Amino acid sequence: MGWVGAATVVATTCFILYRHPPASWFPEPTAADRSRPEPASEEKEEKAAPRAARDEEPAPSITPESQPTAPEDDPTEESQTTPKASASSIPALDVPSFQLNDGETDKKSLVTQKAQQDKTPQITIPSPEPPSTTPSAPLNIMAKPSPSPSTQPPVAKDASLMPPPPPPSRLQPPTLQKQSRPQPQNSLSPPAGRLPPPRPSASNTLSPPPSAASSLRVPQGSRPASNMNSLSPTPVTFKPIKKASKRAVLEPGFSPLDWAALTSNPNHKLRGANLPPTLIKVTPSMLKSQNGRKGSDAWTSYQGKVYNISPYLPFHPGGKGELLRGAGKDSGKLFLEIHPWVNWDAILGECCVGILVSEHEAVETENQLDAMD
Ligand code: HEM
Repeated sequence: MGWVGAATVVATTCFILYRHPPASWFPEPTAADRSRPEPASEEKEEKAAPRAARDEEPAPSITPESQPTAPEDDPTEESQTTPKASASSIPALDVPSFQLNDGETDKKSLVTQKAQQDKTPQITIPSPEPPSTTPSAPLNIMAKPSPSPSTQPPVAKDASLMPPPPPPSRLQPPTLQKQSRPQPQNSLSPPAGRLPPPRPSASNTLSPPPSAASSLRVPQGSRPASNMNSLSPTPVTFKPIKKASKRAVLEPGFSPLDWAALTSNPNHKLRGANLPPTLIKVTPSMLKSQNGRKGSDAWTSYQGKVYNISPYLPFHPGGKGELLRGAGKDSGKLFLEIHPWVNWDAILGECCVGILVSEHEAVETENQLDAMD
């Protein structure tokens, strides 16, 4: 039993000492210890902590890592040192990804964490970085091309870089154009001289309601002629009316074919009664007397020849009255004004009476005939 009692006493003392160790057993918990355990903890953390843990760590920032590391290294007094080590280690993890991505932009973190960055080349951080850089690289690329309108976040990140400004310049102009629209309206004179001319076109292209108006305007460009046509129809209607009015209705048996059949027979004496078979000389006085009045035949002259138009009066498509307008005088002017395409001689060849001569010529011929007798 003595052995048992001694064992229990030893056990209890050991347990008590384990539970409540004397302060003398931990003589150096001061700054020296603090500095020493930090690098050890950092190295352990870097080696032990996987990439996933790194990705998770940056968000919680410094405090969360210090707590888990502290119990592992030293459960008691090192809790104060651990937060510092964890704080330094966390940015170290974030830094490598930022360095490869933006390089210049993350100089802040580089300055604060130079020591940790020196460690990064040893670690295989560059390999994890490429995936992280891929998202950041497109950001830079997008900032350079800039034509994409949704580059505002990258532009803000790359504000230090020059390429971003050009895109905002393009993006801003539309906003300025929109602003410029109200401006010229408000202040018509000064801005309208410069901006309005080029920009209204772009604004028109963008604005849907103007497009509808433009759609209506385009036909208008072609419709002025239609408007002109709207005025023209009246004259168009006049022409057929004139033709209808001028055109005479011929009685049965007085068609052009009937006239052709009549002229084909020489026995009809279309030149007139009491006339020699040969052509005669017609003086203007004689022509004037043959005007179709008082039972006389109507004569008319055309290109120096005299024709008896009396037989043709019922066959004239323009009517008797129109044809009689040239009776007893020259009809050349009226004939050519109305229907110059008509072949006069082909229609009235058999109606030719003689040739038109002057009064003196007729007198001289008579004197010559008298002298011969
Ligand atoms: C005083 C002289 C004459 C006058 C004022 C006159 C007037 C007219 C008029 C108004 C018409 C209707 C035109 C139309 O429908 O578009 C007409 C048609 C016609 N006249 Fe005369 N005319 C004259 C002499 C003559 C003579 C001498 C001949 C025969 C040689 C002639 C043969 C015709 C013919 C064939 C037509 C029908 C033309 C067609 O249908 O296209 N006219 N004339």
